[in-house]
Amino acid sequence: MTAPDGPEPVLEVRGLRVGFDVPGGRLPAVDGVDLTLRRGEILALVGESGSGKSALSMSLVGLNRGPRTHVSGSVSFRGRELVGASERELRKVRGKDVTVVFQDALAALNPLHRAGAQIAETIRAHGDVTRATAAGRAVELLGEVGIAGPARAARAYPHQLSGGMRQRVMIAMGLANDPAVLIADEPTTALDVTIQAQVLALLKRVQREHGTSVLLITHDLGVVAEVADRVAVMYAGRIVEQGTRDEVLFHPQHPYTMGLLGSVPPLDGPVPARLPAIEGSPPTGIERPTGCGFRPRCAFAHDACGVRPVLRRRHGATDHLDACVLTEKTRAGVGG
Ligand SMILES: Nc1ncnc2c1ncn2[C@@H]1O[C@H](COP(=O)(O)OP(=O)(O)OP(=O)(O)O)[C@@H](O)[C@H]1O
Repeated sequence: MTAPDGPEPVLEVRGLRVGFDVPGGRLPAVDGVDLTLRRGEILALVGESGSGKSALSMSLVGLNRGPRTHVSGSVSFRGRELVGASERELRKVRGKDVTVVFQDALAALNPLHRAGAQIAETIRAHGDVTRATAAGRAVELLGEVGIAGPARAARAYPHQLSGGMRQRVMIAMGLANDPAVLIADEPTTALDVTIQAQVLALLKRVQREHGTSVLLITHDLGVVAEVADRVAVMYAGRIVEQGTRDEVLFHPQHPYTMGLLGSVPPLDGPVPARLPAIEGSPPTGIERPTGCGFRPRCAFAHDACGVRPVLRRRHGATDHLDACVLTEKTRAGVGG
């Protein structure tokens, strides 16, 4: 468990906003996010599709820059500001200190280069090593991420590898320079259940053995339950709840988190034909509700929800924050 005064922060996000220019205005994909990733923890960022998880994670290392993308606020990696940093500075950080593993390994890997060569290139881009040393290290890394026959996998082209193998190649590449932070964006979504479990176990081992901090982006609460130390729940561009895995999963405070948990298939027993879903859908356009973004879908909506809520600590909880203006007592009165 991680207390607020636990391991030091490696990545501190403050007031982060990401807006995309779209026909008719600016879409607030990330709308003022504060988030702290501490050394050696796995922090899961969860939320429905479109809640802004990818926009947030990409903007951490300047991967979504462009004339129609507006990023403001602060992202500090061990005291170094990354928002507004030059492309040259960011390149030094990416692939070395803060690396990103994407969901779609096939799209992220270069189809024309062998897997081992791609890993070796990442090593050589950030360190003064010979080609032969980098190639040898690439094979070692493939072995470390659990590929049997790593030398053969190193010689393969991405399309010759299975989905699970490609995802491991991506993770090996992400680990090549022993990063402080690994950002994994839905790393197991495309994989079948057995391979998914193996990749999650791998992330856990990396965290334990290398002290790597992992920001794990997922919409899958089963994945969260499996590996996360802490959880941040995102809705319509904002963090609505954050805390240790057990606090968030077993004592959710925000009605959105409660709804998400209600939508999860039971761990034992038959899965119902239709899972209960949260009524309605998240806002996707440029217009956002005033005050709490979840208000239009919330069973407890109240006049008080018209003001923008801030994340605050629950009474008595050390590391559990939520952005619902209502207390448990009020909610019991309104919707209960
Ligand atoms: N380049 C872009 N231009 C315009 N709008 C975008 C762009 N990228 C993302 N968006 C919009 O920003 C919002 C947040 O998208 P984002 O991909 O970050 O959500 P997500 O939570 O990662 O969803 P998913 O789980 O489906 O990947 C969405 O409404 C999306 O349509």
